[in-house]
Amino acid sequence: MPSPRSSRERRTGSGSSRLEFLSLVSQRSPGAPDSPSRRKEPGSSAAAPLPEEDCMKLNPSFLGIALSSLLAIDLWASKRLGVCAGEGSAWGSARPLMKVIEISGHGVPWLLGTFYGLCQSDSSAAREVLLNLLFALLLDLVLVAVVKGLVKRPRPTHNKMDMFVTISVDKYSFPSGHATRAALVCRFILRHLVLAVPLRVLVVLWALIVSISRVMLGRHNMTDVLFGLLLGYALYSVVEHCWLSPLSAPALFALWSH
Ligand SMILES: CC(C)=CCC/C(C)=C/COP(=O)(O)O
Repeated sequence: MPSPRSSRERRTGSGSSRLEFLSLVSQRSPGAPDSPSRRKEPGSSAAAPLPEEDCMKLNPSFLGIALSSLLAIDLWASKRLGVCAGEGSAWGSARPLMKVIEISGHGVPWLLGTFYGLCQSDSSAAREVLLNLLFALLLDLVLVAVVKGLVKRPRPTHNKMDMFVTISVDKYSFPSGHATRAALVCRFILRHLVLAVPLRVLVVLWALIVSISRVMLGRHNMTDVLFGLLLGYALYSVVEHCWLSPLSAPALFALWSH
């Protein structure tokens, strides 16, 4: 089975000008005599436990405090950085440009573009790379939808929900789907497309700008974007591990051979 690395090594030598493809407690204070959960009802002899929501956490753990502080800083900083969240925001005039950047990292153009490229490809190397990119983009969509559905973190309150084509879980913000895709696609392109250094730098800049724009547009908190970048980065390793080749998935490749 040809590994992505060996495909790369085989193809870097050709000097053609065409694009070359290189084939993730409640802790109650014990013994506190006046603890609310131990207070007796008047006229009753037994202590009646209060409902959970009425119990104050008197002894939260260090980790709990650290996490709550991190989340509070995250919410505060993300709100301050949401300078393009509305037309009336500090950088409201840059909002249309931010929305163009948003579309550049959206799933629909990436899926359609990859599918189109796959249909047009005339070399087996290009087909192999594009088929794996399509697989990576679909895996990313599914993974982000599952995590968003499990975590259910609402989008920041200052976000205007005016995004181009969303699915139901996109009302949630953790993790940022644009950030996962930007990190995934960035790693994928750097690994499988032969590009001059300035273009490689542009690809990395694009991924960073897409990610930062999520906070500036008010779509996400910073932790959504940071986690998204990590997830996309790790997901690329999964894609490379499960790399589809004419040997591992002959039926799939037979579909696309002309
Ligand atoms: C409908 C399709 C194919 C993709 C949805 C793409 C999308 C809207 C992702 C949400 O991104 P953020 O989580 O960064 O806001």
